Amino acid sequence: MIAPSILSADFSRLAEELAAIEGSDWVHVDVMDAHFVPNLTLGLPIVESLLKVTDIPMDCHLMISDPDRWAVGYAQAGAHNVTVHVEAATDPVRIARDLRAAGAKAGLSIKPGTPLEPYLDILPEYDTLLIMSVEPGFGGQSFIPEVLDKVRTLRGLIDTGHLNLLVEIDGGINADTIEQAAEAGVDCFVAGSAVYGAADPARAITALREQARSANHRFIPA
Ligand SMILES: O=C(CO)[C@@H](O)[C@H](O)COP(=O)(O)O
Repeated sequence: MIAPSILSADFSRLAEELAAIEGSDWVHVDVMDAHFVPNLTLGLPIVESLLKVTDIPMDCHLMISDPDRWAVGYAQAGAHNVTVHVEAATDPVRIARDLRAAGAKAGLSIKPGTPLEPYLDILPEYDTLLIMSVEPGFGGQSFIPEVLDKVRTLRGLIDTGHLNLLVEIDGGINADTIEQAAEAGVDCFVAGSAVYGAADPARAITALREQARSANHRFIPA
């Protein structure tokens, strides 16, 4: 699955930018608060407007402080998957249950330097685990390959039936990096500049999807 990140889109024409990725598996919406991360993007009112102009399942990545307060609103608005950061959440189990009760998939994200092991016990509460492969905050950064160890750990737990969730990766995913991420066991690839920086975003999505598919036969189609 490919999830283009609208962080790399033209914010003055977001409806058209969504139309340009029609056929994408998900659209990744980066919500940043200039507090949890040093950048400011958009919030719930804009997400509500975007949900009216696209049928692409929306993957809202909340890079915000106090997700315990704000996350469920994105689920109630109709987001398909709502992801909170484990570093910001006070009660991640409660958040996951609230998200699922509101009809969304529950996503948890971890920054590159955050270990996975302390959170393995709560992962059954979640549908997706978003491994950050750059420091959250900005598009166009270089991929951090060391995070693939976390992907391999997760893939091992999933393949042996100990966990059941979708492994997503975000940051620096492009034609040069997607195959190593796919080989490690990623299911869903967030790509910002590799899609919106391309002359033809739809073709870029197709090309990335094919690369991931050929690198990993377990790759899950939409
Ligand atoms: O969440 C983030 C950054 O914090 C990402 O979604 C980036 O926006 C991905 O952009 P590229 O690294 O693919 O350009």
